[in-house]
Parts: sequence; structure tokens; C-alpha cells
Amino acid sequence: MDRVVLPEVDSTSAEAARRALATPTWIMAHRQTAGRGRRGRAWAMPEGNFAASLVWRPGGDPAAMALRSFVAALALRDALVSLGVAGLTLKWPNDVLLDDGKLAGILLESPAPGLLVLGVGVNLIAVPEATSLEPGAVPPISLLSASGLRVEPAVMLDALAPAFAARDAQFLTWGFAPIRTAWLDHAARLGRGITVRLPGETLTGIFRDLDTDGCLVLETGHGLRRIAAGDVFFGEPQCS
Ligand SMILES: O=C(O)CCCC[C@@H]1SC[C@@H]2NC(=O)N[C@@H]21
Repeated sequence: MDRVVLPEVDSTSAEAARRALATPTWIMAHRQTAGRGRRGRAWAMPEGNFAASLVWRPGGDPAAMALRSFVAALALRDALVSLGVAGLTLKWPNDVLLDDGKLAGILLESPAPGLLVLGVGVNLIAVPEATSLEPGAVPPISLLSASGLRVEPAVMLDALAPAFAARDAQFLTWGFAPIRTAWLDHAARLGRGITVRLPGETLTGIFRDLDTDGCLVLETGHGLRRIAAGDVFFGEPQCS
């Protein structure tokens, strides 16, 4: 895989989409001026944290492209474990938690048909300034504060690029089954109560499973619900 390292960019994912490279390429930046997160949120990035996006044309159907979300979360966990980090769990669909704080986020986008951009942000040394954390949302945490480990962004990329290549090869060879099993092995809150916020609806229940399509399976008072997209909260449901 090729690599590009930039001192500053608006967003590595925006840059990846502009370049639209067919050769798989990691684009890393030391500063982002307009980093973005899931659901149109901003992603602030104090310098020293990790921001990189992989752009490539994976082939396969849109469903297989979407499952890269779990491939990526597992690969990011693998990479962090290889750097000596313990206490990592995965929050559906693709956050990496450390000691129950949000250490890393993943943004998967398809800016053009067949093109995939996987954006990865890791709070290596600092967390973004506390703005408005939604009640029940997992608070951000930095690797340095939680573990004392100081990892340079380039070292993070050296660990992540091969870890992702290995997990993606596993996915391409064996399909989603082993990825799903490994993801479940590290899932946060499995078998416990969670709240899932959907557009126009908030559900509470027990997090029972990840299904073979990557949907969260929630046991509610009205039976099982399969959820393809939503925000998961670990706190008590909020009154409205
Ligand atoms: O909301 C999330 O949890 C996803 C955050 C993803 C942030 C990364 S940082 C590198 C890449 N470039 C961006 O603008 N966003 C992603």
C-alpha cells in the first residue's frame, strides 16, 4: 500500500476522495483543519493525535463494502494491541474504546461508486476540548493519559496499515464470519443494557448479537430489533 504524509489538510478523508486513487493509499496528516466524524459531526484533532484515511477500490457489492467498518475496527484494535495497549473493546459499529472511553473513531465513506475511504482518528496524546457531550455518550480518552504510552502518528500508521491488510485479506478469503466472531469477542456491553438512538426513535434493550449483515441485534420489550444504523449510548435512557 502506498502512503502520503501531509503536514496539514482539511480532512484526510476529503483529500482521499479528491485524489480517488485506485492503488490502495494511506493518506496521513499531522493536522486537520476540518476533520469530520460520523453523522456530519466535527472531529477535532489536537496535534500529535492520529488522522489517516485509506482510499481504494475494494470491488464487491455495497454490502461487502459496508462490512469493512467491522474489518477496520478489528484491525485498529489489532494494531493497538501490537503496540502494547491492553483494555480495548469495540463499540458498535466501529468505535474503539479504552477503559470505557472513546479512544478512536472510524468513518467509512463511499464518495464515488466503487471507491471506498476509510478514515481513522485515534486520540494518541490528547482528547478534543470538551464541547457538548451528549448525555450517556462515551467520553473521549487519550492513549497517553489512560496507559502512559506515547505513540507517534507514524508508528500508529506502521502498525495499522499491515493490520488492516491482514484483516481485509481474512475478510476476502473467508467472508464476514471470522470477522464477526472476532468482533463479538471484543464487543463492549454485549448482553447488557444499551440505548440506541435512531432518526425519530430511541430504543432501549439488551445488546444480544451482531448479525451476519453487521446489524446490531437488540432485545426490546417488544421482541428483537435488527438495527443497521444508529447511535449507541451506554447511559440510562434520557427523558425527553
Ligand atoms: O465520528 C467518529 O467516531 C469517526 C471519526 C473519524 C475521524 C477520522 S480522522 C481521519 C479521517 N479524516 C476525517 O476527517 N475523519 C476521519
